[in-house]
Amino acid sequence: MGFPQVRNEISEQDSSSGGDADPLDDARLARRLADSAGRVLLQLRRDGPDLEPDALKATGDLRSQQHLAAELGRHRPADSVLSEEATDDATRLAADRVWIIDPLDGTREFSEIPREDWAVHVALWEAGELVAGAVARPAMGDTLATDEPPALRPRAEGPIRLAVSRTRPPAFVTALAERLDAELVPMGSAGVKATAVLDGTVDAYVHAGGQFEWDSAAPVAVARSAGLHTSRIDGSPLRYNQSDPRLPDLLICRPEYADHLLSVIEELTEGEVQ
Ligand SMILES: Nc1ncnc2c1ncn2[C@@H]1O[C@H](COP(=O)(O)O)[C@@H](OP(=O)(O)O)[C@H]1O
Ligand SMILES: [Mg+2]
Repeated sequence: MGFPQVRNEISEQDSSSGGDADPLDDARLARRLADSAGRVLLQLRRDGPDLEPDALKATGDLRSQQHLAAELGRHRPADSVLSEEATDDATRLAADRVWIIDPLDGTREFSEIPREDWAVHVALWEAGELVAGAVARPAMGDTLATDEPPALRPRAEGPIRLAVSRTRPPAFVTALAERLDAELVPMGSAGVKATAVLDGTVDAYVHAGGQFEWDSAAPVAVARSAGLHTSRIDGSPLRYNQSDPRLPDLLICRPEYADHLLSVIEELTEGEVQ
């Protein structure tokens, strides 16, 4: 598309052991990958503000995917990858370690300069569990990752606040808000909504109606590391590296709200949400 290529490789000082082992542990690598992909995306926004939104979305998805795939290939060549922007490789189902990545979450918001509610997700699943994760919020200038679990900040005063998709809010969340006397806070990106719970600006992120493993893996890893509740909206566990990567709903919330939210959601969704 005629943009200068940005050099954002993770430096050799960070990555090269000069020997066998890579000195970056998985969580630090996740942070650095999300950070560096975020820089690629910020540079693209600086270089291409005149691009049509669809071209900005497509180029952002592509550039970030290329960057993450190259860096994972360099640092963790033996690991599998499940990405929103790559063909699914079924060999991941027999792998012990699978990186689950969303190179650009909140793609729509990324294309709406100067919106800040978009993210890069990098998570590692190992032997049945999410073991590391990073959510970069490049336009906000930070990255939250499991190498240094973020503190759960005190909640803002006032009514319960629920983060919800600004473009695809699930119908039952409006009923949930009425029932709880809660305020809905629409924003883009699953990663931004999940980390808004950590920031204390909302109390919960509730979603239903469709999503994929890459939308929630890194946000859930980071949220768990800070002590948040994470589950499907029926309270069952979120499972990753499944043959079908659809993972259509989730609840991420401050732990003290989990039981109440789950019981009200159950009442409201009886027989409706699968
Ligand atoms: N009903 C649905 N079906 C499939 N994906 C959905 C969805 N609702 C939200 N998502 C995905 O979840 C992410 C956050 O969405 P939202 O900002 O609306 O909350 C987006 O990821 P991408 O931007 O990576 O595509 C979006 O595509
Ligand atoms: Mg996504």
